[in-house]
Amino acid sequence: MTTDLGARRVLSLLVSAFRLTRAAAPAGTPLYAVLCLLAGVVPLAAAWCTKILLDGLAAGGGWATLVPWAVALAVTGLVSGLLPVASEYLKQRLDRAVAVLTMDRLYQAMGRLTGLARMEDPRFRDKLQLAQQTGRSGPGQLVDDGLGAVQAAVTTGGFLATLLLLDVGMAVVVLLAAVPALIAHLRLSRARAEVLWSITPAERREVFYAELLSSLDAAKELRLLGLGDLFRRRMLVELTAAHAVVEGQDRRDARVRGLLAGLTALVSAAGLVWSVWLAAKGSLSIGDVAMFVAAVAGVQGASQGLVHNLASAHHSVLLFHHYQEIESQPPDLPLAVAPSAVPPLRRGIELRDVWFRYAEDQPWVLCGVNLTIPHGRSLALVGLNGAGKSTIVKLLCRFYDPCRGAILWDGVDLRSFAPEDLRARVGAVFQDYMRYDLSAAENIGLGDVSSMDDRARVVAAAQRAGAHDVVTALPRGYDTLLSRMFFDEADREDPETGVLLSGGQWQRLALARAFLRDRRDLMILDEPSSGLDAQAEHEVHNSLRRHRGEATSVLISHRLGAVRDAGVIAVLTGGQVAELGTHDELLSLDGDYARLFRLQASGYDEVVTR
Ligand SMILES: Nc1ncnc2c1ncn2[C@@H]1O[C@H](COP(=O)(O)OP(=O)(O)OP(=O)(O)O)[C@@H](O)[C@H]1O
Repeated sequence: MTTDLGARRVLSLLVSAFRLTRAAAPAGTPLYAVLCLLAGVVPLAAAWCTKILLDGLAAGGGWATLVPWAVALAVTGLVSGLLPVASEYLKQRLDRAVAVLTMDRLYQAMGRLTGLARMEDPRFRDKLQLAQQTGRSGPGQLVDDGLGAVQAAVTTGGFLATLLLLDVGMAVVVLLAAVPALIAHLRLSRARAEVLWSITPAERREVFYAELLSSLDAAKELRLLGLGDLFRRRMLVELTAAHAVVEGQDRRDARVRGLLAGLTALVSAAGLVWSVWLAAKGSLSIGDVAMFVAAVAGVQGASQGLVHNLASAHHSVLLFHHYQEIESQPPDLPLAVAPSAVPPLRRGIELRDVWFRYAEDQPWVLCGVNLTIPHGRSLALVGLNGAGKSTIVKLLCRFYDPCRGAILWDGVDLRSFAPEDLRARVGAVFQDYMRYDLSAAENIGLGDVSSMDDRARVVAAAQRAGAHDVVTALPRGYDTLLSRMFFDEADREDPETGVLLSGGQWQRLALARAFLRDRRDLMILDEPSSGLDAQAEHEVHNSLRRHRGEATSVLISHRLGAVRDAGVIAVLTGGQVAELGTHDELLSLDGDYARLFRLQASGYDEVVTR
């Protein structure tokens, strides 16, 4: 990550932020810009009114000539009082509109990621996190900073032009007081931005340890292994390391700012004495002196505002840059220009010489897999941990494309389909299935959103997965919230609001979710019964056997007893299909499958015969 984007990129980001804000609030954005410009002009108008009024008074001007200027001064006072209120209100509205649009665009962009590879890239995840954090307010903040800088520039430019009209020397004095301070502050803000970037890794690690210490998932291990002290110490090391770097920058800031404040006060005082001397000589009027005092204060205030806006814009630009990168990213899988419709599966799915690895610097997981999943039959994938079984499942869902070779759906390469069309024909239970903090019915209904409200289908799916009894025993049956999160204050005190399920009970719900989708052409079950008790596992596999008659399915299980009825069993070893056949064929082959099956069976035999 860098703090240097180049002037062109910064400019294009500023323009994009303005466009985005304009799109979010077509009327509010120009109105806000006008208010900002007005806020830049008002101090100038007030100073001019004061000068004319004082000069008029000094010259003994009459009531009729002075009153309009007094009224004008009063109006500038009123406007400068009301402007911040109106601007703030408008700004808040603008921010809300921008937040809705940016979040919508960000998550639409995320929706265009149809694969998994980019989601797994740590650099992408870093950017995504920053984009999520700043997407809501980033563009609005950038526009605000830009307009603030314009406002400050208008005030400064106006005062300088006025002084030039009155006395060139005074204009030079005011410039002398402001410019070095402006340059120094800009340098300081740049240095601060660099310091803040340099400590982000430490801050991330600190947040990681802090989250670990308060994580429910980690709580058991942390307590049992006594890791709390270790992680707390590590968190504090990161925190103090980041603080030490910031402290150094704070000291540099304080030194330079102190010096500049002294210098500015000195130049202003000298200028004031000089202008009073000129007024005493008669070269300047009282109004000119008042204008000078207002100009010094105005330019100093505006240049400080300018520094603040530029520093903040610098920071906002960097963050908006990440948002833009995520928002404008291309799809992560090559998409067919004219995707073919996915026909109902008739013959089967063929993996033809499929090679795959997760990244170029990682080892091959699949090295030329040839395998057919015939239509209407079940294929079981068997192999040791890390053999590549789940990887095949992910390729079948087209979360990745093979590096070499192809996967064919009735002879058509999966790459010629739109991923969402393909997935509409697939149902799956993944090894790392989701547990949604939603009701039991919704946890099942998500399997087929169009049937989510069809309670009869939801119940039937739950019955097939052995989840019906679990759900009906819950305080509110299918409408019980499966979470300890509360959604509103009324829920907080209600002990029946949320319920936590056991691992196996959650797995039954995940299965039910997949069963709701069983009208699909391919059903994938990756370790669907790993967390189930023996009784439930037996029932689930009976149910699977009964229902898979006409369905094409892929089943992964380490419990070989559960796969023995599969139409065909493939044993994966060394990234290839080492053995293929029915249970009986593989037993008579006497290879790895037979060895593993006997090993598992002997475990049970020993217990039974003991
Ligand atoms: N997202 C990933 N990025 C990089 N490597 C991965 C990723 N997922 C899996 N792998 C690697 O690919 C190999 C195969 O993993 P896979 O999950 O397919 O094995 P598996 O046969 O399903 O194992 P298990 O029986 O333990 O579930 C492993 O070496 C694993 O480390």
